[in-house]
Amino acid sequence: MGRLIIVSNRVPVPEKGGAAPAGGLAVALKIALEAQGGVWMGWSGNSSGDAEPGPLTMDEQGKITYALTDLTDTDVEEYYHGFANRVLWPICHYRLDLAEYGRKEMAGYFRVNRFFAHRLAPLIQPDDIIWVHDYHLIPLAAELRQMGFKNKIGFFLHIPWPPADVIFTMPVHEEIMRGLSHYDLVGFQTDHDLENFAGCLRREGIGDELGEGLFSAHGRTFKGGYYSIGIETAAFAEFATKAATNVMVRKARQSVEGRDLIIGVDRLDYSKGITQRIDAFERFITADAAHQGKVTYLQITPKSRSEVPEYEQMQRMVAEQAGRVNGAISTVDWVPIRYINRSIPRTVLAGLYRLAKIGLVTPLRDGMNLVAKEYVAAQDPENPGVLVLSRFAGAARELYGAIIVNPYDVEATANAIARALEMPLEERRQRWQGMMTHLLEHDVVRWCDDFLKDLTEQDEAA
Ligand SMILES: O=P(O)(O)OC[C@H]1O[C@H](O[C@H]2O[C@H](CO)[C@@H](O)[C@H](O)[C@H]2O)[C@H](O)[C@@H](O)[C@@H]1O
Ligand SMILES: O=c1ccn([C@@H]2O[C@H](COP(=O)(O)OP(=O)(O)O)[C@@H](O)[C@H]2O)c(=O)[nH]1
Repeated sequence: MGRLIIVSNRVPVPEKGGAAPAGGLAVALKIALEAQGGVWMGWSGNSSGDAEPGPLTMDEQGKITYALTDLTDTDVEEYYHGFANRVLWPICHYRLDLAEYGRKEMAGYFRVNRFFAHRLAPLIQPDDIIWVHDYHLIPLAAELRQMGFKNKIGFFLHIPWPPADVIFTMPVHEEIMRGLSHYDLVGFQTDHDLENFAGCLRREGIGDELGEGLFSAHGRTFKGGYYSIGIETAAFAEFATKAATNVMVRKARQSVEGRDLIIGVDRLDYSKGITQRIDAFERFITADAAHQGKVTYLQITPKSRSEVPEYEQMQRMVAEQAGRVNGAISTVDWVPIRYINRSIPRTVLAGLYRLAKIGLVTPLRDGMNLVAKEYVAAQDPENPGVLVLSRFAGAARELYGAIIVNPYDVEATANAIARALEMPLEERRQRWQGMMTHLLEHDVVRWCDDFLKDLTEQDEAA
């Protein structure tokens, strides 16, 4: 097998000096790249202003070459903020009301994908395997095919794929569907996403499901499957044990002494259901005076995509809501909601998850939600906390030991919080054990191996 080439919008280049990479995905892909040797290409996160971006910045670390490109201001605006985050993201998260379709942004998205293909082309050798990640880069394979590349190219979508009635609201849905058919393997997070994709092919006669995971569309045969992304479970459990001595974790423990801690960790994104969750917490805390002064809810919410108006608005909404609830319920010695609006390192998060009796993960829609998996991995096996999980997170297709809730039903979520706090130790242990066994077996390395095995074994693709 040739080298592996990963392409993604963001590239977690490890810091020089061997610091741990940012997350499970980076860990797994780094392992795969090191095994085969390879390249990880993507956007540097920087803009070249109005000027044409300079050549790729190459950073060789052992057997891996990180290849980064800048984008112009216009590219960032149209491709990333515009089409990726104001059309594809809301539509794939079922928020048709938030989709802002514009021809300029759509053209920018396809232009930047062509630009990525041209930048990548000189790095590709004939037997390299190419693995493209996420909604930013759907048209990349079509561009590479047009340039004559015959390499195996796989695609993994990290976010949900909704049903035809939702996808077809996007004016360029045909181009997007056509783009996907140029891959040899298209991977989704869950069986539901895959079913929805098959439904989209059938609906307008775009393509057919041939059986055994094969699809045909636009004159090509390709494979489709679901590969639920995992975390580096064993390592994460160890971070959580070690984090007990971390200063931030120690301070948190001391400050919640005698109270139950509930934790929520999400990028500031409308898909994460943060305002509904605060409503549910408020309902829970005001429903029974006995809980007041006894429970602390820690919500960690780093800013995300702040240049996009919907995110900027969300930022104000959440801050105001947390402030209103605290203003109404706090006492001189108790603040119910602690709202942190910046990022906390994962190794510290691991320790905070372990302190919390409840992990509250209630997105309105989420491709997977790694926080849910991290919360479980971080628990003390002797005294594990309870995961309250939205049925609309991909993780709910695997984590059956969670209390599953409908995040739109504020009262039901409030009741689930109460139930979780009262859950007997034996039931908590039983639920946790089932989930932990699953997560150890289905970790991120297995996810990566499963996808690459299906991509490289696939001989039927045309
Ligand atoms: O790169 P950003 O625009 O700052 O956004 C961060 C990432 O968000 C999305 O994450 C998704 O992937 C996770 C791992 O598979 C999954 O658990 C989660 O449900 C998804 O929302 C996005 O898909 C990434 O491309 C972004 O980098
Ligand atoms: O302050 C924070 C908040 C989140 N995360 C990490 O960001 C990832 C979030 O992934 P998830 O799949 O839950 O959602 P996404 O943000 O990718 O939609 C998880 O690994 C978190 O541990 C982090 O490192 N620091």
